Amino acid sequence: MAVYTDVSDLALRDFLADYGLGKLLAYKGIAEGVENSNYLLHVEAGFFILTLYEKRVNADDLPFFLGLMEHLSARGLVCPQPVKTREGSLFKPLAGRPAAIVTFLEGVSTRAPLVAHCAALGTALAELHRAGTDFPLERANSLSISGWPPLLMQARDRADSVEPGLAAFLAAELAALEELWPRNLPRGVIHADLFPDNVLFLGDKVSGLIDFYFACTDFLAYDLAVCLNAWCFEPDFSYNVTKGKALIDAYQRARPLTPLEIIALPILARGAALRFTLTRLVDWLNVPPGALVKPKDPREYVRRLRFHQQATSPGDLGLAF
Ligand SMILES: Nc1ncnc2c1ncn2[C@@H]1O[C@H](COP(=O)(O)OP(=O)(O)O)[C@@H](O)[C@H]1O
Ligand SMILES: N[C@@H](CCOP(=O)(O)O)C(=O)O
Repeated sequence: MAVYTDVSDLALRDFLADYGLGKLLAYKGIAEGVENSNYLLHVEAGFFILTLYEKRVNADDLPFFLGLMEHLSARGLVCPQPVKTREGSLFKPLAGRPAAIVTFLEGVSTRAPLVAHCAALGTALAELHRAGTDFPLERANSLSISGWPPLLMQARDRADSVEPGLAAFLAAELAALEELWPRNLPRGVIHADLFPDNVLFLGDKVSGLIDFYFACTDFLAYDLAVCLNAWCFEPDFSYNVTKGKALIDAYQRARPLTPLEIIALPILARGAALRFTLTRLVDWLNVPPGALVKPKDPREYVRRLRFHQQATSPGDLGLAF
């Protein structure tokens, strides 16, 4: 359960007094998620999500994240809508954290995506990229290649306790990717964490995208690479090329990749695997005392990284070219 910060009913009632949502009827911590503290709120106006932003979210970035959700919603993408206070603020402090209320979306995330889910995701991702083209704010990706060495530094001394030889393996990967990382690809707003737990479905149809708190301005094809890693590997860590092809083909029907993006995709997928290995490793080694959270296993991403060292052709990922 991801609840790092406890919220008392007294503090919550006081917080809610600035919103026009009526009286608090019930609230409870949400079991899923690892980054922030989330509560389901039941107030007279209905159901909402209360998020308290934890260590990886800088309050200066909240206008980007919350403004992006407003922007995407206005362009027809189903994502949470931030609720403003009576004075028009998108967020304010609660229990020592910046906190915001967003609308509750219906739908269920899938733990075992099928080919049809991957195809639906590909369409939704391309729609997100298209809807983001005229978003006026920019935010650098703090977890792209220049953000990886500090993560490795934090984890290096204890990495081998997770898997023997891991520290040296990750240092070598980092050095290789610094050489290979592309420089000039189409850029725009990306979600950067569109894992299955952040996509809600009703049947085979996407009913909403959530959790925009890693969103940033970066290579659009990097977002596709993140999704291929998160959606197209089987529990035995084999890559399912049929799922990869379904995801990529659906994406390309709405936003065709450029030749440079196609060539770069295997390296982007390798980099995306390193990024999630590193953040998971840091979190695995540093669970805050008292936090109700189940950290994610970094070894799942080490396995993906090893796959991408071998899978160097776009065709290995399901891309026809
Ligand atoms: N707007 C929303 N509508 C419905 N459920 C949501 C919404 N936002 C979050 N949730 C629920 O809360 C969980 C954790 O949210 P998430 O934003 O992924 O947290 P974290 O940033 O900590 O990873 C989600 O998996 C989902 O079950
Ligand atoms: N998706 C990341 C962790 C971030 O968790 P989320 O609940 O915000 O998606 C991972 O799997 O490492």
